[in-house]
Amino acid sequence: MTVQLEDVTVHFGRTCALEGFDLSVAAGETVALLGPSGSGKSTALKAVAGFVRPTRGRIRLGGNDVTDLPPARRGIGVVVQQYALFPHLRVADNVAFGLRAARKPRAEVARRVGEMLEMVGMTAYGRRFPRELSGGQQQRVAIARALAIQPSVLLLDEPLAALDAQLRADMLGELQKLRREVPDIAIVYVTHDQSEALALADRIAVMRDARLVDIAPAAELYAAPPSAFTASFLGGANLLPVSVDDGEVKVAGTVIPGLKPAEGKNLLCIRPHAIRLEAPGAAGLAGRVVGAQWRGAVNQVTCVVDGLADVVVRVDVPADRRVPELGAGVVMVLPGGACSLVPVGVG
Ligand SMILES: Nc1ncnc2c1ncn2[C@@H]1O[C@H](COP(=O)(O)OP(=O)(O)OP(=O)(O)O)[C@@H](O)[C@H]1O
Repeated sequence: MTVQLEDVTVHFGRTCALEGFDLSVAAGETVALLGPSGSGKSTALKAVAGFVRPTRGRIRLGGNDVTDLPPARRGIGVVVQQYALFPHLRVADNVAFGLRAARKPRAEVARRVGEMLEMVGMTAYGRRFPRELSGGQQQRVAIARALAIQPSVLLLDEPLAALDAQLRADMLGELQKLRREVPDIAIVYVTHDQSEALALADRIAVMRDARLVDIAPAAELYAAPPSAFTASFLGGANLLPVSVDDGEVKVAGTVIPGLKPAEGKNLLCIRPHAIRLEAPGAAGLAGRVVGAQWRGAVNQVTCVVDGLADVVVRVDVPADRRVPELGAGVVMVLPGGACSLVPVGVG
């Protein structure tokens, strides 16, 4: 079922939590709302669920205006960060809750609960209480409960935030599986974790200060970010000031070969993994190393560029390559094909 937010604005007293927000999620599509803390992601999701009332704008599900309907009548599955299982109910009864509330026949409830527990790999845990489960197991039950009512819309608000790295990876796998098994479901997934958004979403909506900044297919946003904010928020791109001289783009006076100038005032955007470090004398941006952090598969080396004050460039050096020493002179090679220009000040 399609989810549409049309020009939705939400105020809490004097705080504007969401401003003129437009979003349309198709049946079978997953859209991630990604943005820093306080940017309005949860508010957008709560407006769809019916937990907050828009000050302005309309919410439509499958084309029907549900702005004035209470949450229970919207037929939506919701999973929030703090699993919120009923502590006094066993796992199976938690999953059955929505079905019983809808007065489904007993046999159907039992069958559906069985199917859902199997889907999330929790069949053996039906008689346990939530307190007898790990965080990841509780979260899986929460997802089973949300899906038991066969919602055509699933809203997930930071569903993996409380889990450790291993469990998060497992749950991401479960969610990907769920998308294959329930192909028509529309999913809105709130997160501030870009790796979750990239792994799950067909499209990513980047939010900042109660507004939508950019929305596009995940791969497109990553490869060619339309704004400086999205470039740095998604994938931590480097943003460098440029000058244009005689049809050539330059950083600190050095030509970036293969990069064509664009209209307006721009910054050069390049991902840390796309920059190569060479010894002084090579063709590229001269500078020196000011820091290095080991990140497992890569060392993230930070460099300053000669002639550019206040700009630090992050370079991912694969773990099997030598990391230049702190203070060493280096040349940063920026392949033109890995560079793009993003407008200054947009987003
Ligand atoms: N019930 C509320 N009453 C008052 N202000 C609120 C309420 N809920 C949210 N806000 C404010 O609205 C703004 C947006 O909040 P929201 O929870 O939507 O952000 P978020 O992007 O989901 O953040 P986070 O990632 O931290 O959960 C924030 O400034 C927040 O303080």
